[in-house]
Amino acid sequence: MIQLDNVSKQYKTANGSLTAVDNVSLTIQDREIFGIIGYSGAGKSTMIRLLNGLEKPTSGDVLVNDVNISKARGNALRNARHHISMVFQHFNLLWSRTVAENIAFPLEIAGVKKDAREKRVKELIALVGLEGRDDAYPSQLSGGQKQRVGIARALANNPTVLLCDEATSALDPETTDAILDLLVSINEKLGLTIVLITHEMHVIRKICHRVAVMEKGKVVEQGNVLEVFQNPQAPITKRFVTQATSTGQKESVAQMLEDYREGQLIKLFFVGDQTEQPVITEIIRKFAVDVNIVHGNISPTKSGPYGTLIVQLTGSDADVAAAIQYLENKGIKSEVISDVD
Ligand SMILES: Nc1ncnc2c1ncn2[C@@H]1O[C@H](COP(=O)(O)OP(=O)(O)OP(=O)(O)O)[C@@H](O)[C@H]1O
Repeated sequence: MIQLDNVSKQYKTANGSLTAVDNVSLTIQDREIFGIIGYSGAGKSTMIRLLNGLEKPTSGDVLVNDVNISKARGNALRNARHHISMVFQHFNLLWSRTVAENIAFPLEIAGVKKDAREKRVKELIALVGLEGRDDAYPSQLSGGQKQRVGIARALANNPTVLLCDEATSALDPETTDAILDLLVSINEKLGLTIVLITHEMHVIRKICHRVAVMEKGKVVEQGNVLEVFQNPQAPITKRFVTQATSTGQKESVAQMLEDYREGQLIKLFFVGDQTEQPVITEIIRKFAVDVNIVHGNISPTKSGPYGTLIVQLTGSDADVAAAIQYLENKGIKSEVISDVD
C-alpha cells in the first residue's frame, strides 16, 4: 500500500518559496492502477519524485509498503526503492546497447549472474511482446517498441510498484492504446501496483481503477474512475471529462441550438447497466413528447461503461418535465443545455 499523509513540498526559488505539492493525502491500494491527472505545473512530477524517494517532503509522510520513504536513509532507502520502478515519457534507453542489453542493465547493477540474467531477459522480452528484437538497437525501434523495452527494464528486478511518468505522451493514439493494454496485462499477471501521471483523461478512463485530480499542488478530487466520469465535481475535473468524451459534441450542440429553438436540449448521463436500457423508447411511449437524438457516445472505463446522450425533447412543458422526472426516477441524471459550454 502507498500512503501519503498531509504531504507538502516547497521549493526555494529566486522569488521566494513555491508550493509544488500542497497538503496531499492519498491511499493507493496494492494491485491498483491509480492515475494522477493534472495540467502542466499541477505538481504531478513532484508527486512521482516524492513516491520514489528522489525528493523529501517539506512536511508530511510518504509510506510505500509500510516504509516511510520520506524518513528512510542509506540502506533502508535503497531497499525500499528496490521495490519501486519507473517508466519514462522519453523511454531513457541506452542508445549504444541492444534491447536485451538495456533490459539486462538493472540486473547487472543488482549483481545478478550472467545465466540468470539471460533467462530473466528472455522472460521479460516475451512478457512485453518483443520476441525476435533482442539484438535490435533503440534507433531501430518504433516509439511503442522503445516503451516496451522501458517497461521490461522497469520490471527486471520484480518491483511491487511501477511509477509511469507520462508513459504514453510521446506516442500516437493507437500505440498509446497498445501500451495501455500492456500495462493492464502486467498489472493483472504480476499483481503489481501501478501509479501513473498524465494530462490525458483518455489514459485514466481506459486503464485506471481510481484517479486523483491535481490543480496547483492540491488534490481537488479523487475517487473511482467511473464515479468521477459520471459525476465530476471540481471545474477542472469537468474539463477533463469533457475532453475525454466530447468529440464532435460542441459542434452538434451549437448547430442544434441554432436550428431548433423549440423544446429543450437535455444531456443524459448513463452509467453501467443503464447504458443497455431502452429508456428513450419508454419515454416516447409513456409521454406526449418527441425525441430528437443530437449526439451520443459510450465510453468504456475499467469499472463499466459510461455514456452521455444529448436529445431534443419537444412537447408541452408538463410532458417534457414528466419525461425528465421519469428518467431521473430510473437513476439517469439529466442536465438542460442552454449554451455550447
Ligand atoms: N526543483 C524545482 N525547483 C523549483 N521549482 C520547481 C522544481 N520542480 C518543480 N518546480 C515547480 O513546482 C511546480 C510543479 O511542478 P511539477 O513539475 O511537479 O508539475 P507537473 O504537473 O509535473 O507539470 P509538468 O507536466 O509540466 O512537468 C511548478 O510550478 C514547477 O515550476
